[in-house]
Amino acid sequence: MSERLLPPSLQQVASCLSGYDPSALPVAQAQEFIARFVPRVRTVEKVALRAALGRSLAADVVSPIDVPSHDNSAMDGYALRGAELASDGPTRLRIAGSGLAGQQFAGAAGPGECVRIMTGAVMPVGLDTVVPQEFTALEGDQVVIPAGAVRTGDNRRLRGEDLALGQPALRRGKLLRPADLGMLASLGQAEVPVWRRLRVAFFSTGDELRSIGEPLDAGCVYDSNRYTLHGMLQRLGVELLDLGVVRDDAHALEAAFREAADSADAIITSGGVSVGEADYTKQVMKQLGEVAFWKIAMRPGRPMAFGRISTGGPGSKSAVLFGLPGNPVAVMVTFYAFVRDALLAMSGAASAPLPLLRARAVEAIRKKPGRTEYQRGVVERDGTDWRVRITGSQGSGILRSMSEANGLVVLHHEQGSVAAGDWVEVLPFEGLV
Ligand SMILES: Nc1nc2c(c(=O)[nH]1)N[C@H]1C(S)=C(S)[C@@H](COP(=O)(O)OP(=O)(O)OC[C@H]3O[C@@H](n4cnc5c(N)ncnc54)[C@H](O)[C@@H]3O)O[C@H]1N2
Ligand code: MOO
Repeated sequence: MSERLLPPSLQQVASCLSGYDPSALPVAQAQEFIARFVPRVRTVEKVALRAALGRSLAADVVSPIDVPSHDNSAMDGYALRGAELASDGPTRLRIAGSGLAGQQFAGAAGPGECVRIMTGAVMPVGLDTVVPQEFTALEGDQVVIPAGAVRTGDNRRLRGEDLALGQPALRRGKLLRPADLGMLASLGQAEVPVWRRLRVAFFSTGDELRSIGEPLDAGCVYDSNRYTLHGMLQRLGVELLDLGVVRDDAHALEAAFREAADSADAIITSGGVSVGEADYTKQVMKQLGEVAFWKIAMRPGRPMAFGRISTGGPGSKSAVLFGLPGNPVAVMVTFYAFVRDALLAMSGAASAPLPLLRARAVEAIRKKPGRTEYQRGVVERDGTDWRVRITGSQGSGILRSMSEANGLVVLHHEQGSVAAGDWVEVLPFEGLV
């Protein structure tokens, strides 16, 4: 893609990080490395408001109007002058007319008068307060308001109190959510400038993998990583290119990597990044680009490849590469620890770290300081607090532990073992997985 930025080289980025050790890289350092290395998309698209959901805003949106555009009532009731409210007894006001939502009372309310008003209707000139109708009694053409029912300025919404003309409504990089679509609609914006969608190619590697529909030969497993990756990527709102299962064969791998680099901004693979013998993946990755093989101080997800590969030849195109470990839980954990934020940054989204929940560990958890551990857990309400229990066996091939969980217990780099009842941090899956 001609628009792709020429990013810094792996060596340039590595030289900026102190104590960089690819054989025992702390999670935070790998995250920092990736954040510095990945390029951002630069093409802006104008899309219809509804199509902007989940996209990153490419320019600040400044409010072209006051919202609301006039002072209006927040209640169905009677608009009055606060200065006329008696403090020592009921106030009696004559009803001079009425105003409905979207309309303005055409007349004028004189001294001792009020106007029947509906929620959203424009405040009549000179009136500054609304008393809800349920606080009042009607006596002929008079409204009786008990002392203390309202104070001056109550139940009136001011012009521009949501957004004032010229005020920045949304900042560039905002990942647009339903509330943002509503806000843009309240400004009358039919179209929104967003960054183009990131294109992400992904495939699984390994001779032992079978696709759904194929017989499960002896010693084989069904390819599950492509399905979890598909789900996680789809939730990020990127454009997907599923390249299937690629055999442990140098030519097949090279063809898959070239195809991916030709059409995508980022490539995600699973498997073939450890020290196994049939690992042509590492060899082909090295051959096609600038790739670092990391051992990250984390569990699961220790081996990982990261870098950039190119199609080569004239007009060579390149893509960022995440070579995730093959174990199914390790794929998900490395995706959330590294890939998610990197793809969002590449998509033009402003950085927004995920919030962690504090919960009490139901049972003791063994943990070695010097690596980050992600355990699968179920967070439940515990009075006014939260508690978390681990979902059984934590092997990185046990996908069930992920499926049963509703969050990841994050045991930080320096942290040691946890006793039952200790506070731990949990990354909830809701909205994430
Ligand atoms: N001597 C060492 N052995 C291993 C190390 C190590 O440091 N030294 N690291 C272990 C860790 S940790 C992991 S994680 C794995 C990662 O290895 P690879 O990335 O090379 O992955 P594979 O060997 O291809 O597969 C590992 C495992 O996962 C299964 N798998 C792979 N792809 C899929 C898929 N798409 N769907 C379902 N299951 C998949 C595969 O069958 C293997 O069982 O290496 C350890 N070994
Ligand atoms: O990366 Mo591995 O996850 O610990 O099996």
